[in-house]
Amino acid sequence: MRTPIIAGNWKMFKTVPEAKAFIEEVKGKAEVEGVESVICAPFTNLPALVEAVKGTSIKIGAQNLHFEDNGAFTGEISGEMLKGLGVDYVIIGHSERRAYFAETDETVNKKMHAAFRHGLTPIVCVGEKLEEREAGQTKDVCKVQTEAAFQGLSADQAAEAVIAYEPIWAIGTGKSSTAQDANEVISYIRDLVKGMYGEDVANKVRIQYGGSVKPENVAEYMGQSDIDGALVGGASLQPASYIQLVQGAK
Ligand SMILES: O=C[C@H](O)COP(=O)(O)O
Repeated sequence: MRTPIIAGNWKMFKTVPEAKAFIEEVKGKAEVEGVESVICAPFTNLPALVEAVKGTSIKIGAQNLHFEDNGAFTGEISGEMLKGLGVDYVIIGHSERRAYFAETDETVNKKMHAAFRHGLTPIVCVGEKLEEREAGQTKDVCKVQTEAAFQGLSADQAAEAVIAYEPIWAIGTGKSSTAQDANEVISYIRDLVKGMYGEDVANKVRIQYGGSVKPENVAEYMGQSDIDGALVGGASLQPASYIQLVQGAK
């Protein structure tokens, strides 16, 4: 039985006071037994958030990490630093990082290894562009990205990872993939994991859908056989909406 996971990806939004106020509002409400609730915030918010969620079941994640543990990499943050803060999750390979910050399948894989080296759970993002979908390449793109991301990871690590299937054309556009379409791709991704690690790992790995998920449609996604949660951008920014997402995931 996989525990559903709702992760809010705040992207480049919220100052420290705003982040603290958010947690005050969602405490006790965005906490539902049997659902994991994670906030992935900008680096600057992480120490305050780790402190603010103490005594709650809400977990904190970062949105990126460097694949080295330390060194002359101006402006970068390592897994060791994140773990030292008390962060539990880290998003890796989000399509915005692939598109704007030269993230590649190779760096995604190195970051997966770095996350596990430091006891962080990766939420690794895969998904196709609109033109790839229209050319019938959705599954091919997901196969290349998924297999590259997991290269060299052990079965135990793979079972622990979270995958977020995010069709790029559905991110922040209001155009979500239908729940059935998303489930079809996600069950294909689960089959890929089965091909790499066998059935036991495939049954354990959690796979989220991401792309214009809102309180109004979260239950539909969660009702699908292979969808284990959602990675949510815009709708995770308002406390009321985030609470409804977590409560709707049950
Ligand atoms: O990481 C989250 C995704 O990019 C989805 O963003 P969105 O919910 O605003 O479409």
